[in-house]
Amino acid sequence: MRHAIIALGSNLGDRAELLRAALGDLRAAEGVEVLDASPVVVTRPVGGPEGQPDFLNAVVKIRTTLGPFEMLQLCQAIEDAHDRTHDIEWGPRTVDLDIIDFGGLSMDEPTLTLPHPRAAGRAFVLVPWAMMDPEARLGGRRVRELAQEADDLPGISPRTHPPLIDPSELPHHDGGGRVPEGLRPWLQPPAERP
Ligand SMILES: Nc1ncnc2c1ncn2[C@@H]1O[C@H](COP(=O)(O)OP(=O)(O)OP(=O)(O)O)[C@@H](O)[C@H]1O
Ligand SMILES: Nc1nc2c(c(=O)[nH]1)N=C(CO)CN2
Repeated sequence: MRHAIIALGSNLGDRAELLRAALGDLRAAEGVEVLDASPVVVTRPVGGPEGQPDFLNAVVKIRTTLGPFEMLQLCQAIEDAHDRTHDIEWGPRTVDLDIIDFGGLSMDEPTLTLPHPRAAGRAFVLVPWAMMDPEARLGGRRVRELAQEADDLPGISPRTHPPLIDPSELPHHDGGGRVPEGLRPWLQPPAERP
């Protein structure tokens, strides 16, 4: 049994409904228990074509009996079920599921790198993760501190969307979802940022 962090993103179609559906698919999957879910944050696209729509991003914490490659297959099957296409690198997508951390495993295989090789520099992953779990660590560093150093932090909107799931259905939810201290000034409207 391993704990893992899965990042969800969408910037095409009914983004909130797609994230909700993907979370539902994860919850329904054999061998997967969703323990907690972050708030849904609005984020400016990082990379990809100019002018693509803003993303909704969230992360979830799961417990699973699956192995890492089975987990990758499950993530890809969920993407496929929601018509995710792969035509443009970092282009618009209905739903994207990335394995950020898988029980602390380290690997660099052709189809799977763990932890996710770009996650430590991505505020669109780190901010919702730190809001869900202010003490979380990635590669020995606190996620909330990594978030403060991420280049895309100014692209995270102070707005959040309604939660993906009723918190009472999440075994590990502690009523969190607060913005950690060090991130608070950044998640103000741009005019009020330091
Ligand atoms: N930790 C990981 N989580 C998900 N996919 C991974 C991981 N490591 C390697 N991959 C590989 O990355 C490939 C490309 O995935 P995808 O098209 O979703 O990339 P992306 O989400 O657009 O970009 P990025 O990888 O920068 O997040 C997948 O086919 C998968 O084999
Ligand atoms: N804001 C934002 N930008 C991205 C995202 C994402 O989920 N959110 N995903 C990417 C590839 O995984 C590339 N760029």
